Amino acid sequence: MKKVTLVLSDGTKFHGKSFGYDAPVAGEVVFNTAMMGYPESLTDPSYAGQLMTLTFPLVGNYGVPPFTFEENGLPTFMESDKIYASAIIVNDYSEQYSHWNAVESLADWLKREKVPGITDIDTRELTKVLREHGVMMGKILFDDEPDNIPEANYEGVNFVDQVSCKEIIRYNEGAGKKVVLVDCGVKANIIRCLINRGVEVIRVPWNYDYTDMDFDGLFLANGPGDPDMCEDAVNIIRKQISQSRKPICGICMGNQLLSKAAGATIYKLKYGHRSHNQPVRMVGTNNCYITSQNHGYAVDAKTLDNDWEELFVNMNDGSNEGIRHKVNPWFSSQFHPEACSGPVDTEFMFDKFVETLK
Ligand SMILES: NC(=O)CC[C@H](N)C(=O)O
Repeated sequence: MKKVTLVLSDGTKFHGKSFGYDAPVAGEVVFNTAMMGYPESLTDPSYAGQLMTLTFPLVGNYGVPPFTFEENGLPTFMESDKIYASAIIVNDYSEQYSHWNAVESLADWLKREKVPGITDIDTRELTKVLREHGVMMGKILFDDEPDNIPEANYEGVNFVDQVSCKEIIRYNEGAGKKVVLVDCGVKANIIRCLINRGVEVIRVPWNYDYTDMDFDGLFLANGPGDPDMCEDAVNIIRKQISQSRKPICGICMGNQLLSKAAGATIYKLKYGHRSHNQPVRMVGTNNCYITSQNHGYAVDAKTLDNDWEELFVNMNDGSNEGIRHKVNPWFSSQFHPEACSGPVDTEFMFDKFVETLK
């Protein structure tokens, strides 16, 4: 294992070893406090451009599931067709793995997909640094090579355009109600959750104008990077809500884009929410849900237009976790009701959306 150094933009250094693909890389360093789920997180397109730090110390001990695909083209066990995170940073990589569904080690997968992975990093200390300072850009450098990789940008990059599908893809054709799914970097389990509820899904590129298409409801998916880069998508949502009352539901980036269309502004959280145990309260009730999350930006709910209101709020920091329109069937969550990985307590969001289609 080659020796590496993780250098943060404030100069802080962490020394470790490479266990994935041996190449230097730069990106935004974020932390995820979930205890498992690295195959799903690595293939979540919302991690594009980021070096994903895991606080749970032992990583790799259950290996990696096979990259098989269902008849409808969706991956059976992963959230997309490849690794989207720029790198993974762990404390104690387990070289031995054991699981009924594992076909290879995490190291072999990373090498095959040319994604760096580093171990022997004190990821809890690294997380404390990020919590104090806020997320930072960083580089993984090889100790025996000069630093000759360019600085990376995160804010100001349209990652959604890089990861969205380029043409329309249909699932469950002829099933009944038709849902247009705006693909900002959609996780496969959002599509599974929709087709399992018997609807047809028409997946369109993030900036596709669907407003004149024949459909029954609109679903706005998750996606990487700064929502302020997606003005085109916001303008199309504005056009849609000005001409029709058809149901709309959004998740994560979808919550942010719907909120922007509803007049709200977005800000960057100090260190984001990335875990399986984010407590979220439904506004106006005492119902609290434990949710799966992966986001770095948040909606400033105070800036929503008057005909919209907050639907969920985060119990840790009070930030917005979802919105709804006061009259029309338009609502969204900042958390991930499709989980994958994480708790499935909020899958009712899909039930609610499909009910409103009928
Ligand atoms: N998972 C997502 O959709 C994330 C949305 C957005 N990229 C953020 O970080 O806030």
